[in-house]
Amino acid sequence: MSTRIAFLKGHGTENDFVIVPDPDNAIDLPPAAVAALCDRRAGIGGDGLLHVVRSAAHPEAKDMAAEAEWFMDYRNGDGSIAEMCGNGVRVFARYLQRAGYAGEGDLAVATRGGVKTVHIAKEGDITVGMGKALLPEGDVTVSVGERSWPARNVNMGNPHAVAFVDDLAHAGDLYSPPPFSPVTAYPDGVNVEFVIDRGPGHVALRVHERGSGETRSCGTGACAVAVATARRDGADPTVTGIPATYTVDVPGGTLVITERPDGEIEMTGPAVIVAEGRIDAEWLERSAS
Ligand SMILES: N[C@@H](CCC[C@H](N)C(=O)O)C(=O)O
Repeated sequence: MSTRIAFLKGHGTENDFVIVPDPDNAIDLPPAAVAALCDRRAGIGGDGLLHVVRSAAHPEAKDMAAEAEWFMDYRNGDGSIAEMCGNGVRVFARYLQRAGYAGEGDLAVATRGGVKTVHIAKEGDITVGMGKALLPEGDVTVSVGERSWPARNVNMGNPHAVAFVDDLAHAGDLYSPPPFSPVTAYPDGVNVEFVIDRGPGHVALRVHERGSGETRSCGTGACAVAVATARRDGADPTVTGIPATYTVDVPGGTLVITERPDGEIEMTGPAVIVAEGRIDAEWLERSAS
């Protein structure tokens, strides 16, 4: 009988994750193992993987251990590392709640993008404080086929290029990353959001995620879109003192984003655990070699 590794599967607005609880950071998860687990045909399947580790046990998080007991070691579906995942951190919190590691109320979670505060309700949606957006200056252009659009550069811990389009279908099949220029704009790659208006304070997006391809939702992307839309609409809560709230429809559901006068961005949306099981450790080792 080979060794088994526990996993769960969860999603937030259909941005789905393999969850690997590993409090002591004892499981080796090289990029090839993560990609094998996230493979939708030969593995479990997911846009990304949430490695659940105690901050004190992870070299990238031990400095945050005094503030946050748990570290979200997030990986993209291709095995690459990203700084932050907005849907992931809600699902991460839902797992901690289910496992009895967290109760209702506020929970600090360490991420590569810093410590985030997640508010866990008994059931229903979860709200997370995503921190402040950075809006680096500089013109960026995103293209798909013959069409191109100016894009707003928004950093939510991870990089985003937000393009307002007339029709979400203009984003095409999104099988490959949309080219951007200048090519030096995003040395580490970028998540690209295509956005249309649906009404006052209401937009819809499609997204191509760095390291995952087109996904049904991106939480950091929805926050980037809310901020880019606010600035396009002439709203800046940090100047006016008036909070700006946007409803952001994604292919997998709806997220509600508020930018507050202090620049803090709050995101509210669902977080669901759908399954749990065991991974064959020998298969995983073979997949990674
Ligand atoms: N789906 C995530 C974002 C995950 C990271 C992203 N692909 C990147 O490489 O920056 C979200 O919900 O924010």
